[in-house]
Amino acid sequence: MTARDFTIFETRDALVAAAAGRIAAILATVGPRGAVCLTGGSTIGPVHRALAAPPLRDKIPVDRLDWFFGDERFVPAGHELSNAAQARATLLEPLGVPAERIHAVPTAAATPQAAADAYARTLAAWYGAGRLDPSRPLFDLVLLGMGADGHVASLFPGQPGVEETERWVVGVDEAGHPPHVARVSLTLQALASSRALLFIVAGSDKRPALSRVLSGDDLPAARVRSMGPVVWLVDRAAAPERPSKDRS
Ligand SMILES: O=C(O)[C@H](O)[C@@H](O)[C@H](O)[C@H](O)COP(=O)(O)O
Repeated sequence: MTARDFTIFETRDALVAAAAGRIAAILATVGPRGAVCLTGGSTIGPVHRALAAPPLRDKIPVDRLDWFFGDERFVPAGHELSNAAQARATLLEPLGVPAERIHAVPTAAATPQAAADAYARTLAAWYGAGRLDPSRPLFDLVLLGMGADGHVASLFPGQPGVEETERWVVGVDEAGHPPHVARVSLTLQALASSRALLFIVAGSDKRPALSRVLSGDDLPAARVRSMGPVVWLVDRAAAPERPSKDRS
């Protein structure tokens, strides 16, 4: 099983600073053609802003990175709920990322599954193959949050997307967690095709799910794998009172 690396920060601000520093350090090591998989949600916004500001912005090799999304709300581009709109505003535009290096989920498609199929084609075209090679990760870095129900990306407990083993991207007609809009989500196998993977989790509402993950309960967040360690960066509010023995 993928090793788990778990660090608790006393405050959310400390978590944000540490996460941004860790991300910049990982991205500074990418080769000539790197790929980042961004997350949505509210926790990541301050991390984006820290990355887009000095001194970290200068460590990010904008000319060697393409940017993708682990999931997206099925809303028009630019919509206030759009993960891509958030990332453009808080990170990608301030960094000066060229438009052609930003690969947003095509939510203008007729259905979430049509958007998912198109996005899978985008990923495969960038990767240069339609099957993931365990020795060659799709992403240099995957960033994930975790919902209070233990979901990751838009893979919600009990929904078929969690069990998907063939597709790289799935449409999600009913989000199992607010905002209750349809979604498009990468699957666990696509997220696992990563050289590095960071969870960034903050807030007391996440403590029950995080306790369950660490106790071995089968939540989507517990199924996340990577070719490197699965790194959890959490604040004290989200951390279990006495972290259960990590069964990694
Ligand atoms: O589209 C989304 O909402 C995210 O990708 C989702 O997986 C998010 O990371 C978690 O729900 C945590 O969200 P918060 O950071 O807002 O708690």
